[in-house]
Amino acid sequence: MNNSQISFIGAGNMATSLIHGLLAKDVPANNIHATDIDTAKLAQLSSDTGIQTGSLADVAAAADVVVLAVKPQVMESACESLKPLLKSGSVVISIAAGVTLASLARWLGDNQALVRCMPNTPSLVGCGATALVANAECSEQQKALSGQILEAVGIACWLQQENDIDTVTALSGSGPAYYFLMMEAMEAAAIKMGLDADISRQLAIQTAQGAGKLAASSDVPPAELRRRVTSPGGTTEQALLSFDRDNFTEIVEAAMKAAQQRAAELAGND
Ligand SMILES: NC(=O)C1=CN([C@@H]2O[C@H](COP(=O)(O)OP(=O)(O)OC[C@H]3O[C@@H](n4cnc5c(N)ncnc54)[C@H](O)[C@@H]3O)[C@@H](O)[C@H]2O)C=CC1
Ligand SMILES: O=C(O)[C@@H]1CCC=N1
Repeated sequence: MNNSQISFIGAGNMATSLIHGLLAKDVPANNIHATDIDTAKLAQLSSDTGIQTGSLADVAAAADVVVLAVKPQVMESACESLKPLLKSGSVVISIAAGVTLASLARWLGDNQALVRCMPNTPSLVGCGATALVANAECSEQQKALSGQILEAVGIACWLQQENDIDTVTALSGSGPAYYFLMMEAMEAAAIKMGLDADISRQLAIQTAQGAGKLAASSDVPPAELRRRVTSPGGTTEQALLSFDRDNFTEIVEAAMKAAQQRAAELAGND
């Protein structure tokens, strides 16, 4: 991976998370390129990171791997501009929600090696969660390289079926926002109950981090870790009974189905 040139088309939130994550894993800044129609954003990224920035033609010409990191709604026009500039033998990785391999092949050419993936913003701190799927044009070497790039910033799982990526989008792609919402709600409730605002935020965030680390490092499932917090007749039990009365599980399922449905709608808009 460290000998490959990686170019990002679109330098927004998700691309920036991936770029910082790659730099933290010692991918040389000289091997990372980015372009964006927002030149101020691009200049800021260049000064923050030292990566190479330039026009679409500059970054496409350099690339062994092109990461398409624009919004789904502008993907078609970005691909049309990119197509004549792609270096032979390059692989294109799309991170866009709801943009299918079939649409990408229609816009970039049937012979183009393509990977579709769904990363998430914790890639910024090396804790990303990504699922990937490749088309038949993608060689084993190109698949391995794509996997290495995403593994550098977290975990990466290959999917058997492309359709599953909409579920992944609802789970881990959008998922960080659900945990942030939980932190916000816990912080707000503690403040309402009279706790100092700074202390409320610190404790809410540290608790989320602690629960995540414990779940990731434990050989028992989250349900068992939950049981270990819940003393019979104690405080947690009352909180969990309250969640249950308010249909917490169903609320989460409905929210994830709404995200999955939106991913499918975006695919329909291709
Ligand atoms: N934000 C997230 O948590 C995640 C986002 N994604 C996907 O990543 C993609 C980007 O999302 P964000 O980074 O959140 O959006 P963003 O809006 O922060 O970034 C998109 C960037 O693309 C630029 N852009 C627009 N048209 C362009 C063009 N023709 N050429 C070059 N640059 C262009 C915009 O100026 C902007 O900086 C989306 O397709 C989204 O589905 C995937 C996983 C997680
Ligand atoms: O909200 C979105 O559409 C993107 C895809 C997953 C996370 N952010």
